[in-house]
This record gives sequence, C-alpha cells and structure tokens, in this order.
Amino acid sequence: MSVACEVWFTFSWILDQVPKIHPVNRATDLQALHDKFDMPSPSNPTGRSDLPGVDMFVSTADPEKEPPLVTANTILSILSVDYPVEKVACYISDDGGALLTFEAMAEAASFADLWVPFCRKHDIEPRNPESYFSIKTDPTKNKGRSDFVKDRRKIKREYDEFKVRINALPDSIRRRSDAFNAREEMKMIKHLRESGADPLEPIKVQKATWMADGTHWPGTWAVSAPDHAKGDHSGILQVMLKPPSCDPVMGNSEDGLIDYSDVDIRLSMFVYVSREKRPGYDHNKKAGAMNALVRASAVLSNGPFMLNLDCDHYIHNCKAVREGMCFVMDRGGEDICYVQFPQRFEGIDPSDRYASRNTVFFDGNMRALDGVQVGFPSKCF
Ligand SMILES: O=c1ccn([C@@H]2O[C@H](COP(=O)(O)OP(=O)(O)O[C@H]3O[C@H](CO)[C@@H](O)[C@H](O)[C@H]3O)[C@@H](O)[C@H]2O)c(=O)[nH]1
Ligand SMILES: [Mn+2]
Repeated sequence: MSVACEVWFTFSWILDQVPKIHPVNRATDLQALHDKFDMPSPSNPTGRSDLPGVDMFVSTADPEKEPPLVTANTILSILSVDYPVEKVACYISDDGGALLTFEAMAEAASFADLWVPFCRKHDIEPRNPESYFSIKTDPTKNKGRSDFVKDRRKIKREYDEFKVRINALPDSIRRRSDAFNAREEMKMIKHLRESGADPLEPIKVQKATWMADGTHWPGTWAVSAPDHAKGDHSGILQVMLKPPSCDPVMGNSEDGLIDYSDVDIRLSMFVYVSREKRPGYDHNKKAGAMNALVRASAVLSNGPFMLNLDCDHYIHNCKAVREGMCFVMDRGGEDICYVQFPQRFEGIDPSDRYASRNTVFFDGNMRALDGVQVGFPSKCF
C-alpha cells in the first residue's frame, strides 16, 4: 500500500513540476494598443479613441461593515483610471439601500471634480486617495511640474475635509431626519386638533429617513417600516455624474482651487443603483446584485466589457484597463469571455510570514500552467 502511495505521490509531483520547466511571462505593449486604437485613421479622421467601452461595477451591501470611505476610494480610483473618459461607466450597487451610501457617493462624485484632474495633471499613482496619501516614499519623486507640491498640499487638505464630511454623514442624516420627523409630528397634532380628535389620544407618526431635499428616502429607513426595510424597498437608480462629451474639455486657471488649464477635466458617468427587494424573494447576494447591474448598464451605457470589483478593492495601476485590453483586443482575444482573478493581497505584513501575496501561486504555478496552456477552475461570485 505504502509503495503504491509513494508511486502516486512521485507521479503527481512530476505532474506538478514538469510545467515549471517552461513558465510563460506575458507583457503588455501599451504603445501598440495606442497606435492601433487612439490614432487618426481614414475611418477615424479625428483620432477619437476607438477603444471599447468598459462598464465597471462595484458592489456594497452594508455601510456599517463596509465603511463608505473605503467604497468612495474605490469609486475615485475607477473614475481616475487612465482610459478614454467617455468609454468608462462606473456603477455602484448598494444592497443596503442606505441613504448613507447614497450621500457618500454624492460626496465622492463631487470630490472627483478635484481629484481626477489632479491625478491626470501630475500622473498620480495609486489613484485611490487614501492609499496615495499614506505611501511612505517621497511624493515629489519623478514629478516634473513646479506646482506639484502646492497642488498636492491643497488636494491633501481637501481630501481631509472630504473625509470629515463622509464621517459626519451618519450624524447629519440622523439630525436632519429627527428635525423632519418632529415637523411631521407637529403637523399631525395640528391636523388632529383642527379635526376635533381627542387630544389625549397618543399619536403615532412613522419615523422616516429624509433626504436633504425634504423628501422620503425610498430605500431602507433607520427605523424600518414596510416598504423601507432591508429586504423590502423599491429600486433606486440615480445618475450621479452624467455621461461626458466625447471631446476633451480643458479646465481653466481662474476659478477653482487648482490650475487645470491644460488638463482634461471631464468625468466618466457614475450611477448609483439599489435593486428592488421584496420579502419572499431570494436576492442571491452579490450575484443578484450583478444581475441588476448588468440590466441597468445595458440600458445606460451598454459597454461591451464589464469589470467587477468589491467595495474594498481598488485599481492600483491606472493603466490596468488598457493593459487588459492588450489581451482581449489582441489576436485570440475573441476566445476570452470571462476572466476571474483571485485576490492578491499586498502590504499586509512586510515580512509576509503567511505568504499572503501567494508568490508561489501567482509567480510560479500560474505562469507554469500558462506555459502548458491550462486554465483552472476557481470559485465564482
Ligand atoms: O447581498 C450581498 C452580499 C455581498 N455583496 C457584495 O459582495 C462583495 C463580496 O462580499 P464579501 O462578504 O466581502 O465576501 P469576501 O469573502 O470578502 O469576497 C470574496 O469572496 C466572494 C464570494 O466568493 C466573492 O464574491 C468576492 O468577489 C471575493 O472578493 C462585497 O463587495 C459585498 O458588498 C453584495 O453586493 N450583496
Ligand atoms: Mn470582501
């Protein structure tokens, strides 16, 4: 028996080792992509980018467990990605149906006005502000423009204020709702008095969650009510940033905090989606959210490519989408349908004691299997 086992282990060891003789290293050629898609040609005389559209989906489920600031950073890293602005559409799915997430996304959309052109002007990397401001290396390294230090200082201050605003949202929503609810209660009392009802009878007013414009939030309420509970609310779709024009729009030096006179200040479309939920239906968690996003995006932007991120992911290489296109738009790209990439954790532990970076898996096995042209199955959302 033990001999049989040894033979089997030897055999499987050989199977594991043989591919490693011929690992494949793939490299992207961004210049070739640029020449092919971003240059004027007889069929495209203006030289408008011919790259395909990409719809980027981010899912979030609960603003208590998944801090809105983290989600906002994910969105900012997507909006500032280095890809034709009009070809990117960003969608956030909020399975919590929470006004907090909605307002945090509105804040992110307005901060993007400053952040995205700043990234473009000074070639910032990574484009998630939280990570960018926490890197320890010298920020002025490789920065050519003389106004970089001044701009960075201004943006840093604005980001700090943005954080304060995001963190103050739960409180401001609560205070606002309390005020509106108190007003409703007064109205109700007045109405009852006028209609001659018994003044001693206790009145019951449903405590609603209110938007800043004085209307009821259609999603979940702090005090849950029918039609406004976690698994029971209507669908919400709000375009937070409209689709941009096809041609660049340069900023100017006069108004605004920073001189963006030679920087494209357009922002990609950004949409908030919270799918309808009703009791008695299985909502299928993230997969269900993805279904809703695919349907909403099919109507709004219908990008031929979709990228799906969790709310705690971010794009840490602003050229990543272009690099991806090098694979899918190259010969053989039409054979690629669905790519799932496992999470690779960086910066967890400087000595990486627990191999969280999965070096053997990513830099060894994956390249080796690529060499023998084997993909392998993995779990899906
Ligand atoms: O009802 C839900 C539940 C979850 N999510 C989102 O789904 C993502 C992943 O959920 P999480 O609980 O964070 O799972 P993890 O184990 O951290 O995520 C890994 O494992 C999941 C299950 O395989 C994959 O879906 C994820 O992409 C992968 O990152 C998050 O963005 C959630 O906000 C929803 O949108 N709706
Ligand atoms: Mn997660």
